[in-house]
Amino acid sequence: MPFRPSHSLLDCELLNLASAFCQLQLPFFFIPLVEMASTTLICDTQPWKDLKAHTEDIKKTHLRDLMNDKERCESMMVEFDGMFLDYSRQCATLETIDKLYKLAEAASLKQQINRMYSGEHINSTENRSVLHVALRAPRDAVINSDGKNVVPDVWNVLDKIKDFSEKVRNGSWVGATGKPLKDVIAIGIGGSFLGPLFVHAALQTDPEAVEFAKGRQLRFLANVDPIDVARNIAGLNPETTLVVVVSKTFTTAETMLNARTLREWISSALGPSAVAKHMVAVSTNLTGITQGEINSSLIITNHRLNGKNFLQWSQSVLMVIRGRGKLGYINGEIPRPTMADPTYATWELNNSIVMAWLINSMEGHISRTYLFFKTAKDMWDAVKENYSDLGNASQVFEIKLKLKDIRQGTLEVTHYYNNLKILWQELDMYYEADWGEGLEHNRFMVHLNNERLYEFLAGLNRELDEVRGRILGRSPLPTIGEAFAEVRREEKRRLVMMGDSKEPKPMTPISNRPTETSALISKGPQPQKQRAGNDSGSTRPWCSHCNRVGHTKEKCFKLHGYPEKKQKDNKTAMLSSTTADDVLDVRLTKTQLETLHKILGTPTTHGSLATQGDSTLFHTYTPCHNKSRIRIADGSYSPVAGIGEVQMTENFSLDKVLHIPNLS
Ligand SMILES: O=P(O)(O)OC[C@H]1O[C@H](O)[C@H](O)[C@@H](O)[C@@H]1O
Repeated sequence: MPFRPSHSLLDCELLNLASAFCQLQLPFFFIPLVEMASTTLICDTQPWKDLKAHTEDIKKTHLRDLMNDKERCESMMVEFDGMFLDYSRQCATLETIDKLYKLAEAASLKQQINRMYSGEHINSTENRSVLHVALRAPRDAVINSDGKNVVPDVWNVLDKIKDFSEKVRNGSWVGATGKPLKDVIAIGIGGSFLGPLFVHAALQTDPEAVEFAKGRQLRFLANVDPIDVARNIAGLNPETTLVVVVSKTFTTAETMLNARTLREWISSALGPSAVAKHMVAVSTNLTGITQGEINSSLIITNHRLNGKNFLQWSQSVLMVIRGRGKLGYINGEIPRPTMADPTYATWELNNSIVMAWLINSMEGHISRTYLFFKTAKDMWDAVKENYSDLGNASQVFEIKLKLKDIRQGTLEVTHYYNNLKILWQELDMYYEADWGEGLEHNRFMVHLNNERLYEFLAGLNRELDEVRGRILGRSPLPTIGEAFAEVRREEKRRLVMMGDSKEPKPMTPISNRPTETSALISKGPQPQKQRAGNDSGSTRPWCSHCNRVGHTKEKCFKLHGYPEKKQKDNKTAMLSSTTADDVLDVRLTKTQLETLHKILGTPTTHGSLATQGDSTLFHTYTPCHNKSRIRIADGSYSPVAGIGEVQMTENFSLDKVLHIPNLS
């Protein structure tokens, strides 16, 4: 049996090329393979031309006749290290082989192979060496790349792979629910698909491998085809499945997309944290893996479709899909080309990306139903049909409720207006009525503007009454934008003129707004505007003698003396904060007191304004000196232990609240 160790494998490679050359008529097959030292293309060399002419001759001889040539057949069989290779059943003669050698010489193939073995950077696109041989080298071999022996690194990774594989096989590596991983899906394309596939094919008849593989399935996912995905996961349980993503670069679009799709399959069934237990990556791009390339860009919205929020969801996903120039895949403007069409692959890829976007923006129980659609348009149409009319009324109702409650409160006008605008925009998504382009449409828009204008004006604070009146007095009413600008100007003017200041605070629903109650227990000189009764609608009396609110000059204790008599059964509780030189009278109705007690969470009997003996209720607290006391309804005095601020809710606090431990 002829044995040509130095050429045997080269023979096969060359023969494959020759075979393609003859049968498939690919005249330029060699061009990208070998670049000549000179600028001469391989197809311009004499050996190429000879080989090309020779292929015409070979075609005239039937393989049956070639097989009758004993010498030829024996020459085309080789054995090496237990492997037997018979390539005699190819459309080639010994002359073909000779011509192929000549071509190889012309292409400096041997030198190129030597360059590869010596670790030169023959991969010019990635500027790196190509050392697959190092993967098969024994532990003690030395193969240098850029002056470094790469064999120990290779074995380090091989050991890790072995260690992990054994853990999976012996069941010590379990899935998120504690079950051993039984089945494997390998994701990868090109070399990252064929490599594992060939190993799998080679081991399929190995008895030991067969034994280990019993009860397990290995599937390969390479294409970006939803049918392929469906076929891959059909019958597999995510709880017992391991997904291996194989990609040298970890950037290949098809692989990344398939990886994300299966990531979603796992996380929607078992939760996002399960991914770490059910997915592993084999790659040279450690950064790509650790930066979570799989996780990121397929999530396009935080508004996940939950079955009741179609309009919100559809607005947000459409916005992104439109922004990325892929709306045509949803509305059918970019239809599916035939498979023969050169644009088919691009269409297929984009269609799958859009489908993945949609799937990833749905809650798990919903996305599961749509996983097997073939086109993004079909998927979109089905979702729309199922969910577009569900839940709108309740969503609209919720927004209306919020609109009803919203007031300026402690907010600046701009902040308050923006809060309103967000709600209006949300509401707009639910207005599906088509008002056309003409008069009807204009009328509707004016009506809508006016409604919103009233809403805006109604929630403004009273200090903006004047500008509010001015705006309402106009006919026709201004647009909401104009009105906002005017109110904003007025607010600014007031800030400048009156030194008014406002800290921007979050939206204040009416239920959280400060009420009159807080004014009733505030202490200290009151601004003039309160006296005029035009702040917060206050109509409380004002004393021109002591310059305080809460009583008139006729009832001023400072002027007429303090009452001695106890009023045990008085329906109105009277609180007086008294210091040595200062008295403040504040009247509260019983209902107001009870309301305040409720807010403060303190006993409601005749009660203390603040807590009895518990100063921890206060957000800020200053102890009062001994002489501070208040006068209560029965005419007696109770000492004030302290004064401070009580935080009632997140948005509302009571300032200058008195702490009266012995008020009951
Ligand atoms: O392993 P990857 O970086 O994911 O690349 C996978 C494949 O991508 C493309 O299809 C290239 O043409 C192939 O040569 C490569 O094998």
